[in-house]
Amino acid sequence: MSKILIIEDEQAIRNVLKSILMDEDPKWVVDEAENGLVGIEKIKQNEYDLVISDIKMPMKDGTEVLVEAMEYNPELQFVMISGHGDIEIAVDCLKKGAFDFLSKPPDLNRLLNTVRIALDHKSLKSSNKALKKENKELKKKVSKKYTMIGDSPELTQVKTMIEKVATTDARVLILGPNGTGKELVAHHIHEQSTRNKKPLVEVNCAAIPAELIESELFGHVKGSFTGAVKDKQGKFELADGGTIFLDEIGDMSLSAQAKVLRALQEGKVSPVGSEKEINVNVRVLAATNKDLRKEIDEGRFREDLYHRLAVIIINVPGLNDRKDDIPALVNHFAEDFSLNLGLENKSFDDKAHEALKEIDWTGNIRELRNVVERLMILGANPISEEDVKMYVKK
Ligand SMILES: Nc1ncnc2c1ncn2[C@@H]1O[C@H](COP(=O)(O)OP(=O)(O)OP(=O)(O)O)[C@@H](O)[C@H]1O
Repeated sequence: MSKILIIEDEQAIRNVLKSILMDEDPKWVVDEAENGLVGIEKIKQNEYDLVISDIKMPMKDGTEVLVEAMEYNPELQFVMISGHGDIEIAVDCLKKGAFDFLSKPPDLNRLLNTVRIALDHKSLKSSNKALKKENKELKKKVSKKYTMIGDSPELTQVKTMIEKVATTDARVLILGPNGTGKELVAHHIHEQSTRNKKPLVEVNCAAIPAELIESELFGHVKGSFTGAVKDKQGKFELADGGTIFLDEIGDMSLSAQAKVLRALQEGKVSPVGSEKEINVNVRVLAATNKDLRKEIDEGRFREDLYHRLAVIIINVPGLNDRKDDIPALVNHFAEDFSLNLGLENKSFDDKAHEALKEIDWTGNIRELRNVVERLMILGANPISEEDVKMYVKK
């Protein structure tokens, strides 16, 4: 349904316009106002999509109505009706935000065409606004997902390192056991860097089969191997201007390591099956839970690649080494679960927090997050020491 308001001081013209519009589309609701003052009142009280307004009217002319209404509702579409001699004013109205103007007496086809296009324009504008709002909310959600909780000296040191390295282009190797927040650290470095308007492209090196990793990182040309049915851009190219995050780098095959080394040395990549070299401007972050020194000693990791990657090393401590962060982490996850997963909002009493501090967190923050979810589902409100004892078995 579209709502249209006609503002026109001549009743005969109002009647004609109204009946033309109502005959044309039963989904159009057409309202009328006999002058600019009444028009503005109606605009304030109703959600119109389109206003068709005469220019010359006593009390408040069409230009004034347009300016006032646009301040009130910038999405409202205006079509002005200009009499003989006020074309210049009509053109001025376009500059002030009117969608179009029609000359008096309006030609039937032109009137209907203009009304349809103006209404389409309005619905595009509205959906664009709705999308922008949705996008903003999603961004808020994503940034909440990446909030780094904790002010223990161990985590504070990690945060300080992030701040120091983020603004540089230095390669960073992020080390630490599973589930300690290495991916989170990579996100923070990218978000605090000048590359943050460009993508952060993540590659989980452990999840990609050895024979596909090269094509995943550098792309391929059609026909270069069975299954390469069309050209494909690699992650390095996709990250151009931004950051690539090579997660689980310790699991990368030696042949892929050689290719990555070349890309880092020369700043160029070659898609699989192609002679051409593509220049890329990419900052590289890498992470692993493996002891790369041991991997080097045992011949599974290239020492030259290690030195290229490890310009800066950030060690993310295990949760057992920063147990003071547990209460804040628990409250953060509990709030997240009740807001985003619709779980009943439950609090944790002090003894429950203490009991959680006693646990050996081999799975680190990921494990703590799962435990909080379990307690939110199964525990009483507030969640007590007994709940922790009953539902967290080690
Ligand atoms: N300081 C923190 N504050 C809030 N949430 C955190 C924190 N650190 C980690 N997390 C959360 O814990 C989970 C595991 O973190 P993340 O995936 O970054 O760990 P990881 O070290 O990269 O793990 P893996 O080695 O298994 O890849 C994620 O849900 C992450 O959002």
